[in-house]
Amino acid sequence: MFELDRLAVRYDGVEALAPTDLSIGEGETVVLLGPSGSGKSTLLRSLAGLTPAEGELRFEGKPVSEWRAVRSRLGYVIQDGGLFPHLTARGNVSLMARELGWEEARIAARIDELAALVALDGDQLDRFPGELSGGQRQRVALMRALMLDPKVLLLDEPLSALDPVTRVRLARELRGIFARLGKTVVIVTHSLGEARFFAQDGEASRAILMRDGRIVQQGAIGDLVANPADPFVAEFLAAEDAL
Ligand SMILES: Nc1ncnc2c1ncn2[C@@H]1O[C@H](COP(=O)(O)OP(=O)(O)OP(=O)(O)O)[C@@H](O)[C@H]1O
Repeated sequence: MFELDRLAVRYDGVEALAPTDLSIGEGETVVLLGPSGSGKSTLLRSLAGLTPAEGELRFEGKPVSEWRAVRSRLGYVIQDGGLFPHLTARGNVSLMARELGWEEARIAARIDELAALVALDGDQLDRFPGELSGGQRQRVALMRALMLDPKVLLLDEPLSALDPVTRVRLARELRGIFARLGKTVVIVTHSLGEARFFAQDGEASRAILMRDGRIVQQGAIGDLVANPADPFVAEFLAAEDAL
């Protein structure tokens, strides 16, 4: 589904993503792990075609320069939600569907379905992002990413601002959706527990551990824990497990 051929991102001399080869298959769940500043968000943004990068990036064989039609098939949740402040939650969620000419009844039905999924009510949906809590904004951002039922979901710490009960419930729902609908998912997380939950050892899931803009090790989470490639991987995974 995604093919990266020496894809690299550089900001003013800082190598945010070193030349990286990576292939992500349809229906796969990939969890990106690594310390702060290791390039996880940069890689995710690159997959969304939103970062000027060197090297090659293809989605279903198409180079990123020909992606106009691809964007609506990617659901992307950025770290702080990235909601438009001047639109209500409902306005944010429905923006793309309106642009694509969906009928109001279809939009309303889809919003009801997603609101039930993320446990937001009508009153909350009529508020502006600034009038919602961080966790509520995160759930609106998830609704927006799921609205068009995209084939691919790119999620940057989508559950980080949620209370534990909502987080577990939503994580279960999302994992069910990913599996049921065969979504391709790339998810950034700081939590090893979350990584384990989404990338349970199996053929269709993988964890990628990054450091200094490079992929240090990838594979099943169980393998990373059992056979760390170097002391950094062992230390990172142990530290993640300690809290
Ligand atoms: N727009 C930018 N301009 C300059 N440097 C940037 C920019 N975005 C990211 N960087 C740098 O690129 C590197 C990788 O950042 P990135 O956000 O990808 O890390 P991350 O692993 O997602 O971190 P975190 O877990 O803290 O979100 C960091 O050194 C960061 O400071």
